[in-house]
Amino acid sequence: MEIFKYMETYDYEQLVFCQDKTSGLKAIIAIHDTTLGPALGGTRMWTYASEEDAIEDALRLAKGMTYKNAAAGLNLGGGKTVIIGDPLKDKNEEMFRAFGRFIQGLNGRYITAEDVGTTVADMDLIHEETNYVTGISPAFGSSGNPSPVTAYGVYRGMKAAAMEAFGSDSLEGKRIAVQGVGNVAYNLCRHLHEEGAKLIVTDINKAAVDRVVEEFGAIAVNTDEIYSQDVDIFAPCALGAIINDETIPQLKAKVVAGAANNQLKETKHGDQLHELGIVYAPDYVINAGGVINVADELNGYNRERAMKRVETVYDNIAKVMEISRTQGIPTYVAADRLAEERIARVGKSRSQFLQNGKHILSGR
Ligand SMILES: NC(=O)c1ccc[n+]([C@@H]2O[C@H](COP(=O)([O-])OP(=O)(O)OC[C@H]3O[C@@H](n4cnc5c(N)ncnc54)[C@H](O)[C@@H]3O)[C@@H](O)[C@H]2O)c1
Ligand SMILES: CC(C)C[C@H](N)C(=O)O
Repeated sequence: MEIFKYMETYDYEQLVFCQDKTSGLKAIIAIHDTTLGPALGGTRMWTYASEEDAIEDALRLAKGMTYKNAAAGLNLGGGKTVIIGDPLKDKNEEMFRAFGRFIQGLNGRYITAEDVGTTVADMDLIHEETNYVTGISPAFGSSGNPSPVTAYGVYRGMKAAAMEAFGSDSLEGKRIAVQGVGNVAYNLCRHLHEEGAKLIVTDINKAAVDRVVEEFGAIAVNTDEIYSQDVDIFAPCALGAIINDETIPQLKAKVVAGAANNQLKETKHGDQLHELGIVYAPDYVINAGGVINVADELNGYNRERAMKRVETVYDNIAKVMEISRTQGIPTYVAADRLAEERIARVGKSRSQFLQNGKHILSGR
């Protein structure tokens, strides 16, 4: 991988490699764009097949955060961290504290939070060393685990997508296939069950499947059977790149709307969904609830204010659908335009608001 060439092509600002021998920390912080403000994005801990895979994941996820934060109307740029390691075996206190010191060294250019493989307890350890971390324990006046809020945003966004596809945003009686029933999707299933949707679920973790079967009457299927279910909505809530050449021909759903980041393997797959008349709720617009919630901490967390803002996920999905419909473009293109236009518009005047060369949030 030619790193500088890649960074130049997609306009990345900074890539930071962090190593600490004592704790075994190997982390990569990717900062994509800070036009709108400091880069906010979670920390993923994962066992990558190669260092190149880890770098690529950090870069792709960081760019996603730039677009997510911009489209959500936040005054924040995009960044992400990956820690190379097994979240079940390789974590220790020193690791997250060492990582916290690396974040502190960036002096507010990057603020972290949870992502796949990291928890509130990990964020609390990072907080021992730096203030540039969100999603820490409510005991610190913070917002805690973002997953239930992400789930609520996905639920609201799914309703907006249903409105586009079915002419009504009611999910009562709708058949919904959910791929991965972890932290976000468990809570999503709860909202869907409460509204009277029929759930078909899969996960590689049997205990996670059993929980939603028992609590919400979901029907369990094998992992490779989830795409071809006879459903109204397919909700990807596990991995990225699952809308691809193999899965698209299997889909019977009229809507794709779920929490997973980077759902489209390539942009051509977004074009194909559009051509097939499948309504795709762009991932970074529909799953913005968590970042909207943790971002509120930067102003002193207020749950009511944060949840009010999470409600806008419905409006943002509806806006994307309208742009797609009126301009005849795929929804992922419409979402990118929304985000890019805001970055260009706000970016032009933003220098007026800098205080002593620093964004106001970096003084937190
Ligand atoms: N947690 C958040 O607030 C948040 C916010 C925005 C986006 N997301 C994205 O949403 C997705 C889910 O996040 P999460 O926090 O619920 O993660 P999680 O790890 O709690 O849940 C993911 C689930 O997917 C399952 N899974 C993994 N591979 C699978 C496969 N091949 N088939 C079926 N199931 C599989 C896992 O066993 C797990 O239960 C991720 O892509 C994440 O990046 C999460
Ligand atoms: C800031 C976090 C809540 C980020 C979250 N993991 C996301 O992908 O949006």
